[in-house]
Amino acid sequence: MPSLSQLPHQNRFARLPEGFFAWQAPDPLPAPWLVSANLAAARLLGLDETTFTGQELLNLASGNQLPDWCQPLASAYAGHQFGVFVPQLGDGRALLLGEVLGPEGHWEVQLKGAGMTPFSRHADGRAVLRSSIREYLCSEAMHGLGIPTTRALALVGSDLPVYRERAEPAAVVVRLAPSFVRFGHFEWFYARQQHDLLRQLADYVIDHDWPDLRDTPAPYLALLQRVIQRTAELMAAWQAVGFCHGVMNSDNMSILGLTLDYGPFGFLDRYDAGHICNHSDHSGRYAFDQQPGVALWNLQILASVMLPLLDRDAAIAALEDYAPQFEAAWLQRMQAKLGLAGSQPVEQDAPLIEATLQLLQQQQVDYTRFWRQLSHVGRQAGTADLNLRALFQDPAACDAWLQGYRQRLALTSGLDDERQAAMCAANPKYILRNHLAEQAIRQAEDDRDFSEVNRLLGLLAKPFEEQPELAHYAEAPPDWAAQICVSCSS
Ligand SMILES: Nc1ncnc2c1ncn2[C@@H]1O[C@H](COP(=O)(O)OP(=O)(O)OP(=O)(O)O)[C@@H](O)[C@H]1O
Repeated sequence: MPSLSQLPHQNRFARLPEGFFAWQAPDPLPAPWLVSANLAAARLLGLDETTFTGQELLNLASGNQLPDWCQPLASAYAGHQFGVFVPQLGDGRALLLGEVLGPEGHWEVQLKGAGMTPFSRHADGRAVLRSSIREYLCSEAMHGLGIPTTRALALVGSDLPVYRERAEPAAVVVRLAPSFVRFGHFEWFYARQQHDLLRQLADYVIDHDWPDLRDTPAPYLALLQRVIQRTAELMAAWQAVGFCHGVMNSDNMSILGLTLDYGPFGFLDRYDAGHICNHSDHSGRYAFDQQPGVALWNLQILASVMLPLLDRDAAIAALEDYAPQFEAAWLQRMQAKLGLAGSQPVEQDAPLIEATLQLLQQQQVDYTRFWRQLSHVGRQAGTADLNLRALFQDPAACDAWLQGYRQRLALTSGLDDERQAAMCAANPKYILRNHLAEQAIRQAEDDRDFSEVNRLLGLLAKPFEEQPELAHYAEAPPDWAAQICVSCSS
């Protein structure tokens, strides 16, 4: 087994021409402490419990001593932020260290919070402990939920003060992804009219991540179509699980369709289609129910900046495929949540799905708990009904809905046990609710006690399993005010 300092690598992004990035060494965190090391992610790199330990990890994560395979750089990108084009963004606090060849694929390794870069503008290049804990936990929670995401390898902190509204401890998250290319990387070259570099970027994504597209008649169109498909699938996954990203600027849209940049995100507690998790989003541009539409808006930007490589009409036709792709993927996920997967054409269940969401909204029902409780309900009324009713303001509304649901179930074949098991695999018991993250942050900040971070990491890796000893983590927040995140600014 190789150690962290000897990992096989192939730093392909670093071989791209000048204009793609700036070389930049990390500004080391002084006297770093390890908050958490994630063995599940380390295995992706070919490490195990004997090689993923101790000082080497701390040295890499804090930027104090990088292995020889690292060639740290900050990449250049632009982006539309809240609908406004910003020509220069770039990695202002993230550094790409290199690309490791793991046993089952390549992984780019990034530090987030490693100090200033040429793209930092007027900011400090740092991340604070509280927002880093949120990113670390949520990326692994999303992976546990089966939702495409960047991964988190490790989290380190330091007493170095970082000034936000108050002085806070600094931190660095070590992130992994097959690629960190964003829509904004394409916008960067288009805005500078560097169409040859735009083409090189598209070639890079194809060769690096989707070489099968090379054999298609129009590889750049196929690339756009692939991004559209992956984005539609990602939005379906977010909407089905109740995840609100909060800052869907085009620079936060991953070309691979990964969830990227965990800032003011939030999972829905009670169901509210219009929920806004980002306090600076005054117009609700990134509200929960706006996400699929905003993703299309961002895809339109991407298609427009790829036009030097594309036939215009073909690009428009590709964009027209987004809505049906999203709709089909979302209905399929919702049908599975209802325990009706594959039992009739998915469109026929659309009215039931819509009616269910309307009821949840009207009754202010906890979204995650509703689906999990429903997973225990049988074809005949039973004790599981009582737990479901308890989630409603008006239990009679639950009874009426259950009656209709059971009529629909009667049209399906199969045993209750099998359906319930399939529903428990579609409806998580555990999500990273804001109040859980808050608790872990408080212990880490106040006492330098990271046990709660690590407990949540383990819990959220298996969100569909019962884990009875931790069942209280599935409870709704003590009061609905917990929906308001006090730790989500960066
Ligand atoms: N503290 C900071 N120092 C320097 N640059 C920053 C800082 N915070 C944000 N930026 C930069 O501002 C822009 C928008 O920030 P945004 O919050 O979307 O990204 P981020 O959280 O820093 O990182 P990422 O998108 O890589 O997860 C990016 O160019 C980012 O690098």
